[in-house]
Amino acid sequence: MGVEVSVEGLTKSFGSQKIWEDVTFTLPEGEVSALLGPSGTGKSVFLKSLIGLLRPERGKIIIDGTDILQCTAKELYEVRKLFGVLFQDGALFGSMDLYDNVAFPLREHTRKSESEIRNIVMEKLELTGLTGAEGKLPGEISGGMRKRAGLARALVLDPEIILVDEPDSGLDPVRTTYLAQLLIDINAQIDATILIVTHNINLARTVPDNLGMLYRKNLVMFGPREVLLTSEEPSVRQFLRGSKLGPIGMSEEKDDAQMRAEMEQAEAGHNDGSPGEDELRGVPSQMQPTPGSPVRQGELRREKRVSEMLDTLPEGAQNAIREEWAARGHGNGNTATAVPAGAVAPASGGDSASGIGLDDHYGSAEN
Ligand SMILES: Nc1ncnc2c1ncn2[C@@H]1O[C@H](COP(=O)(O)OP(=O)(O)OP(=O)(O)O)[C@@H](O)[C@H]1O
Repeated sequence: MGVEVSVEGLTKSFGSQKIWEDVTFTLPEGEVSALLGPSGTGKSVFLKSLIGLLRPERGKIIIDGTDILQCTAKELYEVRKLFGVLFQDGALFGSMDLYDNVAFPLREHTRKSESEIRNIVMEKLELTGLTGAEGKLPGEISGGMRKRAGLARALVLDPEIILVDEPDSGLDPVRTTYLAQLLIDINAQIDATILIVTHNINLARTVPDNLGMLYRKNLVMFGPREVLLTSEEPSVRQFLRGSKLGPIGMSEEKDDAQMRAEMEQAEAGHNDGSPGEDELRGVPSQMQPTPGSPVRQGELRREKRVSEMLDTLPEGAQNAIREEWAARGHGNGNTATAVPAGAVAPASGGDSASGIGLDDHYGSAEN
């Protein structure tokens, strides 16, 4: 089962440039969380801090009971083994074929025989739709395949925490949905704690259990996804709509004069191309595991956890949560009445039916 990751009062600067300060939140064990935020707000710096590649100057990062900012190098090495990380470009070794790339962590960190390694590598390549592509070099395949190969490699050591940096970068919307589905299915299968950093609003609205947003060097909010998705906080609304209108400017923050000028342009009829104020409002149904997958244990734990805090949430979030539970036949926190997650999932391969699959052509690993 995935482990809880708890961050307390975390502050990171590079020289005099403060990236974020006093960041506090908990990634609940085995749940899927996503972190949003305008470019440059330090989302990647945050992921790198979680795995100990960067060192915040203040605060705690407690992973499975160990504060990685205080522990010994040996303890940090052990904690790092809990992680599987999918970097934006897959971070594959260019001179190794996909098989050797995926086998690499097993050869480096375990004493498994080559035949054991082969079984694991082929299983993960199959899981990520890459069977048949094991002999290809990263330079010979598409960005989508590189991402899936990076995911296959992130999974070989059975991680308890999976960090995913911008899963949609370089992918078309259909492949982004397939990759998101893969993450949800993996969560159902291995119950890992997952944190996704993304700009993709559709993914953020439909995939995670919990959502947070970094802005102005702070964590604006973090909690059950319904809280952020029903928030009236101007920076959150602006970000969700992808609108020019609001406090977020080209380089993070804009001044009052620019905000006023843009409001006047909008009132005079200028269209910035973003959806209307009422579009992208509300909470869409959450992506479910592919039918036939195990029930997501993280979802069941979340239902219990959220039901215990429900009264403390803003009213809009409470209503959205109750509506979703009612629509799915879940009891108020009564996990015994939960329907199998797969039972409410969209039909398997629904997108494939219209022609685009995980692979460009059915049966081919190319895309
Ligand atoms: N090693 C480093 N040394 C100095 N500054 C850095 C370092 N790494 C990142 N930064 C700075 O930290 C800030 C946040 O960068 P980061 O890549 O984390 O942003 P981000 O939110 O992930 O952005 P994007 O969404 O565009 O990927 C940037 O100003 C960047 O220049």
